[in-house]
Amino acid sequence: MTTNNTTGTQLAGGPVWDWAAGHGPITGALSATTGAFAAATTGAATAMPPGWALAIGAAGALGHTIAGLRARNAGRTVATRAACWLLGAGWTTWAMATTPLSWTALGSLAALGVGIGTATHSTALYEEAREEEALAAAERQVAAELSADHRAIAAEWVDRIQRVCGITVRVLAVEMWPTGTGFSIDAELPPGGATYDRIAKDAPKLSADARLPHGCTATASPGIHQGRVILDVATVNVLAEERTYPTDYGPLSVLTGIPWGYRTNAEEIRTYLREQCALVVGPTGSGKTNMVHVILAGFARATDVLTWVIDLNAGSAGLPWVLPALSGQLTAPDGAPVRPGIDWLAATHEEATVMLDAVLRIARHRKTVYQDLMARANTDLLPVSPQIPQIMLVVDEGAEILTSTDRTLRQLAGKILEVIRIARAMGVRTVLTALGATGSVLGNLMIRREAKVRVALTGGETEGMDLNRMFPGSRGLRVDQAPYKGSGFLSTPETGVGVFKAWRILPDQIRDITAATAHLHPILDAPSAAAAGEAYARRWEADRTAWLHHTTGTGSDTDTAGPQPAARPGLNLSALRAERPEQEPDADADALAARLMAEIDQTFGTTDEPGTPPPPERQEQEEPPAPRRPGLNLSALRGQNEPPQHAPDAGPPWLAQAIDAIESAGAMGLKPSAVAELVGKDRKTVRAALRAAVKRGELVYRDNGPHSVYVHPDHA
Ligand SMILES: Nc1ncnc2c1ncn2[C@@H]1O[C@H](COP(=O)(O)OP(=O)(O)OP(=O)(O)O)[C@@H](O)[C@H]1O
Repeated sequence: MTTNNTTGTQLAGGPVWDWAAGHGPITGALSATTGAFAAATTGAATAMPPGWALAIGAAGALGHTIAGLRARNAGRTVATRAACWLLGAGWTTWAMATTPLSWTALGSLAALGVGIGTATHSTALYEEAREEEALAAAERQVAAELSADHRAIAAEWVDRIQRVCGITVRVLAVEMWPTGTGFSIDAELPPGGATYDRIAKDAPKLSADARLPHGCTATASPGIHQGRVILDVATVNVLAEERTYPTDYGPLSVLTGIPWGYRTNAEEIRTYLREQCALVVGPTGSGKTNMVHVILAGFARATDVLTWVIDLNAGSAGLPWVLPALSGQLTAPDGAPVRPGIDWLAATHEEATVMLDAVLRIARHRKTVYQDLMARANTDLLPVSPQIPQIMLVVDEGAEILTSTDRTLRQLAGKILEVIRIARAMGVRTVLTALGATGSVLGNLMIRREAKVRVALTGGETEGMDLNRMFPGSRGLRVDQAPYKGSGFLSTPETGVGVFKAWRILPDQIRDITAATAHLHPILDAPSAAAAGEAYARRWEADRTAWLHHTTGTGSDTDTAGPQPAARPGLNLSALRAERPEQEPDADADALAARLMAEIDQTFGTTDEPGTPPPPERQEQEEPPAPRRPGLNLSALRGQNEPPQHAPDAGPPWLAQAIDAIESAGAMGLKPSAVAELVGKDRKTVRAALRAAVKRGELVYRDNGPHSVYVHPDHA
């Protein structure tokens, strides 16, 4: 039985006719001659006008010419096919006009058939040769583009991949990295369904086979389509050398990624934290503190990120970002004080609790107040921007807080986990650090699920380095691939896991970055500031920053111990703390805060004009006298030059934030209602304070009826 089967497979019961298959030289000639004979006999019998056969032949010749040109057939192939049609049509026309059933007609038709068969055979051979020549030319072009060096590399790696992975690739290009630290190979995988991960999974073996130095890897990734592979081969160990944080402090965005370090090919790696949390693990001495500073540097550069830091280890992770600004050591190019590099620093359980409660209030409040905005933008993710910044909560040794059995720490842990759980869409994400990737850290589902940006700083430490647990699904990671301080493995959902190193960043550079990025920091959006309330507005006030006193160089012991080195900047606050008046329990909160604010500005402010002699009592304490002893400069928080001495009528403490916001609003200024919403006060109180600020020259009132605004003098 014969079965019509378009695939042409041979089924049981006999050979298969493939009606869809094209003609070969013999079947083509047979088809043409039998067709012409049938048309001629039928036409002659029915007295069809012979011109029709010629017209049909001409149409066939035209159709085949167009099809041949489209298929980019050679000119001679196209001409042969057209000629066959025309000859066939010419014979049919002649036979119809005379008689097809004569020996002359039949003999000439047979000769025509043989001619067509021979011509078709020769054009088929010609087309085949042309195709082979085109392939060979492409190969020659690839070879010509590969220089002698590149050809040697290509041959070596084709051979290596063959030996190690058992597949033969065809190298299309070799590109040397501009950094001179390695090269990339673009190769075609063999037919038969080989995928790039056949090579990727054998990367450590390839690295070993190529005798690459420690810290260098051969990493396979997908090419431009699934049949291609890119192999990045690092030949110089950039991880061994120390590289400082790049000095371009230009603006960044959480949406376009924040650089955290560089790969073995010296390319920077960006992390995308709009929706992801991060976990940074590093034992002591691995470079974890340095890494935290690199992370804070990136956030400081982001125009849509406010960084809130919790470090229960005396706030040390955040201090270099806060003290130089608050102690007045830094000034903007125009001489104005600068804002700290981070927006809030909590060093105690109490302050951390206040911060976390504020974050949770913000997340919940944003969910309701920004409903309309999200509906308009047709998104269920809060559109983060400089106007509505993302809050990045960085918790140093936060993973240890999460796993602590201490009752107070457990409360903090609960709040941190709640932030991770509820605040993704509302633009609050966390970066937690940990000393080790212990089971209790990674056993936490919330961390495993939300913290997909992961860093393991090894610094050569092998104890407790469970890389498989940190980077599940990855194979072949070994601590000895990244044995240097500040180096390790970094994985992001976008790039997968790979060896990396953080840039080195020292206090001087942190100060530079704080100064260079102060103008980039966003202001917390008014609804969030209102939800955070006084807890946020008063975060830098005296009672809340008292702990800074212990950290700034001169504790009480050293105060009484005699002379201090003149060059040691810091806040000599312990003595001043003793001078602080007792708080009246029922004092009005604003008045009390204002008094503390005035006190801290007066006592710790950058009140010393260069060359101004210190007050006699301080002079006594500070023999030999320090040339300049900068203190906590709260005017930095207002982003403007304050008079040297804080005037007693400098307004309520929230005024600093209000003036800051008004300055940021530029020439447009802010309406009193917007300021009231921002600082969480009623409009009457706000209006009174703003008017007083106008009288003091700190603001300008632009009267415009219902559109009246307050403008900063710089923009008036
Ligand atoms: N990216 C880096 N490049 C070069 N050296 C680094 C890098 N990071 C850290 N180091 C070196 O490692 C030392 C320890 O770094 P760091 O203080 O950041 O480690 P740590 O893990 O926080 O240690 P500890 O917890 O003991 O403070 C630094 O003094 C520095 O010499």
